[in-house]
Amino acid sequence: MAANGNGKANGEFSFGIGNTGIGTARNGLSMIQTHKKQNAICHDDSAAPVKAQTIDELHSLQKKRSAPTTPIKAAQPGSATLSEEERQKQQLQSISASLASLTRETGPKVVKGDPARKSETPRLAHESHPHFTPTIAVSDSALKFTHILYNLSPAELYEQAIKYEKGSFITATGALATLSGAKTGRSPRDKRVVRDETIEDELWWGKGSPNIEMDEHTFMVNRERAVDYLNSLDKVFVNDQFLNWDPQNRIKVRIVSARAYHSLFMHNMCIRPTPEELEDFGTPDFTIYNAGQFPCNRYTHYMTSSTSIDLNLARREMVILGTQYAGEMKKGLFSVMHYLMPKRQILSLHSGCNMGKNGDVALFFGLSGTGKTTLSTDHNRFLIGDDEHCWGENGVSNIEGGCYAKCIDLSKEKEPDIYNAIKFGTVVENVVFDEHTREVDYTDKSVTENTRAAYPIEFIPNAKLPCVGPHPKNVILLACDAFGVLPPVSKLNLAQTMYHFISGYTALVAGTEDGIKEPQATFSACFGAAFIMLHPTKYAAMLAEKMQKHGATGWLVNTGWSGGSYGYGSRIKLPYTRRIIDAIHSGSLLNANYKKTEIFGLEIPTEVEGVPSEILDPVNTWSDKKAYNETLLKLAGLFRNNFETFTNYKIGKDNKLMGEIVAAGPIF
Ligand SMILES: Nc1ncnc2c1ncn2[C@@H]1O[C@H](COP(=O)(O)OP(=O)(O)OP(=O)(O)O)[C@@H](O)[C@H]1O
Ligand SMILES: O=C([O-])CC(=O)C(=O)O
Ligand SMILES: [Ca+2]
Ligand SMILES: [Mn+2]
Repeated sequence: MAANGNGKANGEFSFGIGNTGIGTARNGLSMIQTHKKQNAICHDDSAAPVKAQTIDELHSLQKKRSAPTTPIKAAQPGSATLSEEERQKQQLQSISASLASLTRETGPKVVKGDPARKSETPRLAHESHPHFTPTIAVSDSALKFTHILYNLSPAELYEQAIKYEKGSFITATGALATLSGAKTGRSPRDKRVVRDETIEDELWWGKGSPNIEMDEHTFMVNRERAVDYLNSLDKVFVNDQFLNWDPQNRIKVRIVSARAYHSLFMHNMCIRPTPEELEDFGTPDFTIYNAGQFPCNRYTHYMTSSTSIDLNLARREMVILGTQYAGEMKKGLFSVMHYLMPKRQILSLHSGCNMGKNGDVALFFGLSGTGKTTLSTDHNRFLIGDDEHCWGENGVSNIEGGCYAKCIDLSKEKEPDIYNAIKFGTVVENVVFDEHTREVDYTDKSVTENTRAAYPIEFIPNAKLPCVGPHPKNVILLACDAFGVLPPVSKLNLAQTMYHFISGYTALVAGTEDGIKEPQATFSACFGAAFIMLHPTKYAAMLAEKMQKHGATGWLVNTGWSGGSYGYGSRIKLPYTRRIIDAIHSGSLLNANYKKTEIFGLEIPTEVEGVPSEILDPVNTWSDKKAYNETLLKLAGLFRNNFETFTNYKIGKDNKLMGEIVAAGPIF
């Protein structure tokens, strides 16, 4: 291949060095001689001459031929290995099938590469895709090509974003700053799940459930809308990646999206295949069609807004319309895992996870903003993952390949590892930065309070790769209690752990879920009701069984208010919470002295190293004891009301455990 027109491969071409002053042009004509005097003023030619004769040639020197999809294994003649051409063809056929309309016969005509690169403009449909029978196009859309930008690298995605997506900028530390558009959090009320005979009895429906039904036909209407939208574009991004670091339970996912931002986000958040793994990728197990810029049609049945996030488990597909918030893809796939994994006796968890030097693993459960990412990212421990895990026969595995940290009020001093992870390759969403220096102001909430950074897990220096670990020793339930009445830490017995796991209490403080701006008490079963697919007691039963079998200890940690409710007291200082977590990890807290609280019956330690003892019992921090008691009773009442719906369910074989769990709640 004569990339630079001199018959040699890139990078090898050079002019002769011993310059005689007489050059020979490539076409053989002698060049005009420009005799240079020794002491001429012009020093322009003091540097080595550029190894190109034209601007185009110069530019062609800049990039070496290689793509993330370049085969590593050379095809052996006569062997079973596919030729590069054959493999690329299969890959395009697979993507073409993903994007196909299910009602029309023509199109899409997918072709690899950036439409801006002229050399890759396709000639004729049947030429580049022999599997398409040339037909007379019946619609204009059938005449056009859709270019596929397949598993681009972060650098390529930066360029795409900056060139074509308004609101994309490079920050002072090299991160890609983007805006997620009108939605700056998830839209749980716009999630729909196809209800068909096969899954009808398996899934959790009705009160408290995140699964709002839709029918197959409506799903297909939205799917067609998304696919048509994507095919109407000049180019779409396709990511083929994995979920779950447990090799035996790895899921292949394909994400088709219209924005470089979405592609880079998923590049960071899912597990990145090696070039060899990509070669053998084949057909994905699950596909997302993200047409987030385009709304759903409100005349469509089941649609109550312009946003719709539709899950079809039978088809193994998800469609996103009307929201560009990238977290929908991440959490949509998490929902899928909450369906697929329990079928294999693997528990899926909305938790962070880290491991000490001695192999002691801790899980950090908690709703959004309670500290999973902040506390699992611990300089003294190995990070397995910050948000989504599986607990199976052999231990724990991270589902994802990246972390998604809150950025509001982020500081280098308090959260150095997260702060330093915001560099080239990281996507920062909805942050505000200085127009000139591009320094991010992490305190600025002008766009949203739910500012976020998505980075590959290896950006954390002590990430545990591969992201798997042994069975957990500690199960830490995080709650950000805006009422300020839960103790900073309590030790839980198994029934209490289950009670608080099923309750899933916190007080949301930021707008991760679109619409919530003020703090309010929230109960979300399994600390992730928005993502679970089966009834909460199914997950709870698995957790109880695993904790019992592996002797894990449960803890309740309040990362929220102390000294009064929101507005009066203040949030517990992060360094104190970190000391508490340290004491859990080290085992020292297990052997501390405890006393039992009233109403909630929680065991609270009298001392924790590095933490003022008086804050350990919240009653001490309230100046108004009457207000404390009233608030405590109010919260207990909320817990009791919330738990009513669960009391009629069995956990495990008989009603015994559920009886114990109910008794482990507040008594008043
Ligand atoms: N005492 C504390 N403990 C933990 N986090 C605290 C504390 N005080 C303040 N914070 C802040 O609370 C936020 C916790 O957010 P974090 O990203 O860890 O949430 P998360 O549980 O991972 O939620 P999500 O599931 O939405 O990602 C961080 O911004 C952190 O700086
Ligand atoms: O999904 C999101 O947008 C952020 C997150 O981790 C959560 O809400 O649990
Ligand atoms: Ca997080
Ligand atoms: Mn989360």
